[in-house]
Amino acid sequence: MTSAGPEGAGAPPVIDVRNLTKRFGDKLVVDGFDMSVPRGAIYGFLGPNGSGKTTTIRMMCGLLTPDGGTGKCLGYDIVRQASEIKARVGYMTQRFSLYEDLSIRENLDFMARMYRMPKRRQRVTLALEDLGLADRAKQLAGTLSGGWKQRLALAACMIHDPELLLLDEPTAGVDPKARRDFWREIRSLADNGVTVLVSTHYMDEAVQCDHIAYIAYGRKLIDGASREIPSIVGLSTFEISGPDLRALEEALEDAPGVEQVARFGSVLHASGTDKAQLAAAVKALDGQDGVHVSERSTGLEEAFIHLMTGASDNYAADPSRKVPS
Ligand SMILES: Nc1ncnc2c1ncn2[C@@H]1O[C@H](COP(=O)(O)OP(=O)(O)OP(=O)(O)O)[C@@H](O)[C@H]1O
Repeated sequence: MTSAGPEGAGAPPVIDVRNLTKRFGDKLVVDGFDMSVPRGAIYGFLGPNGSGKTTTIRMMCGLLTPDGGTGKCLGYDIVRQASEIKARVGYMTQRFSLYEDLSIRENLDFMARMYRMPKRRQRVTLALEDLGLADRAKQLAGTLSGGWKQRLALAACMIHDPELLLLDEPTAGVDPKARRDFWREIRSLADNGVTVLVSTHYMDEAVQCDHIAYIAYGRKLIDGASREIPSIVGLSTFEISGPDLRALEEALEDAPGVEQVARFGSVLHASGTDKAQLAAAVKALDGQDGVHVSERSTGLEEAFIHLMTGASDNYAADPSRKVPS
């Protein structure tokens, strides 16, 4: 890998695509997609099921040919030089991309062969040592715990030192400690210049990303640094505490201006896009039976809940996406 260090101001983007379009049959799946991704970024793609996240990511990385649009990835043209890009991309799919009936070493060796790695044996041995699995090299991958399978899958898709890593809901079904360890590893790869694109439905994956793109019906609706997402979404938030949170939650859910209520430990966060209406609703409760209300800044969590609850499943028929015959 040619490490250019973490995201740097002024450096050319690793991915720069314009007006990407893709149809499957008469269905417009990706519609005029533009994006620029800096080197070393961890870019999260959020959106409902079937909204076009995977299709978009695959086009940006030369894994799928767009019907329209242009762009570069890692300095190569996404249409004409797709094979150059593919050789520099690691792809970890939703299900562990492992052969359960092959040993740990055989799994790593298989990937090294696929990428025609020079000094394959040496590379695999090094990966086993890095993983801390050298003494278990002959163990079948299928017998590993979920967390270890995930670490092995990551090591396998990084065996050829790719500059770009694609992750599809990478920590689905993995326990919290393994998730934390996994994200620490991803952060360290990004710090060394690997650019990471993550497609996810999960809040705890989204909060690990330093950039977020929100996609619905094949269109990018929001794109920005994670810290800017709450203000882009335009939500206001109040914190409410009191002796009976359940009753408060029920009262707030029906109040005008309150678009969502979420519990954070021993307090509630009520959020909405019409600040005046929201403030009137929560302030009406302030001071009643030990209830205390204060304004707070909207976090990525609230913004995420707002985005994901506002959007329905995009697999549902949407006549507006049909291409006229
Ligand atoms: N090879 C294909 N042939 C036909 N239709 C496809 C193909 N791949 C994807 N689609 C359709 O394109 C739409 C977008 O799919 P895509 O997998 O990109 O969405 P997604 O946002 O990644 O969904 P999910 O979150 O469920 O993985 C869906 O309606 C899907 O059924």
